[in-house]
Amino acid sequence: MNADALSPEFSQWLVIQAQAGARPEQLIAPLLQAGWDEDAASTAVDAVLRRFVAEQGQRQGLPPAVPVPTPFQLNGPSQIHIDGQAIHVLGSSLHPRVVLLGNVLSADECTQLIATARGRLQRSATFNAVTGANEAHQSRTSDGTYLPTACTPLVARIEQRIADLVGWPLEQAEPLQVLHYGPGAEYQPHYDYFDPDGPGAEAALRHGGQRVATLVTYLNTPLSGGATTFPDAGLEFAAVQGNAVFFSYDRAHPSSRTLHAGAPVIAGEKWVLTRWFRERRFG
Ligand SMILES: O=C(O)CCC(=O)C(=O)O
Ligand SMILES: [Fe+2]
Repeated sequence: MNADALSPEFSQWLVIQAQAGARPEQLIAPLLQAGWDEDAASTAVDAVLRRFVAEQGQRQGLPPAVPVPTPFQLNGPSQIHIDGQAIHVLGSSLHPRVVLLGNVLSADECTQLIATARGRLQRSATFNAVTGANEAHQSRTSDGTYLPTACTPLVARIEQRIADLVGWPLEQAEPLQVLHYGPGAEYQPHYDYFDPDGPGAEAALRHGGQRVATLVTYLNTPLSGGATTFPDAGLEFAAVQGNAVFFSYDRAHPSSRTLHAGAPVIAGEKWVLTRWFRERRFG
């Protein structure tokens, strides 16, 4: 069913009603009265509203929306069993799309990952959208390292667990990255997608296309500070060992509201494991 199944006048009525807050059953009621069955009516209304959203986006000069992982339904199960691990769905927000998870990794797995990463740490770099280079910058004062794909049996197992959890193919992700923040270290507000207008974007996008989602898993619990914040949404998530924050962004644009930061560590240290998901196979 495409959006042209309904007359332009009725389509316009639908958009106005939806903007005024009408409920789905109110939108399909006229079609049911005209003899449509419920599935066909819902599909037709959905197509009209989606087309409207896409056209609005184009008018505002937004980049096109792309498919993203959509792993967790609203008011769905609060526990997901994957790889022998009972993972908790603790909370979520729709816009930005953020899901807080618990028990993604066991304490023992966190400790092992820190041990694997510890000897390989280097000062973290940020992607310079002007030059396309990866450079150290005061906005990101952590140390970090990429863990090569399947470099240990535990890394391979966690890669697969994350793919199953998020419902996104294993190959459509960058290698896992471990970050270490000492006292005072932070990652100032940024987007994880590559700025499509930056001259350096082309090189970054060549390998797997745009980033579409992120999973940040906390490998320890800092004594104080080190939360992950979403300043545009006024959200803050405490860094708690084994918990993870998932967020997705279907447009490489601030309208995703996925501006986020690793707030300064106030006391102690902070370790995280980051997985960035791509549109296509990475590499
Ligand atoms: O450390 C955090 O809380 C956030 C990390 C982050 O934003 C990233 O790795 O892209
Ligand atoms: Fe980030």
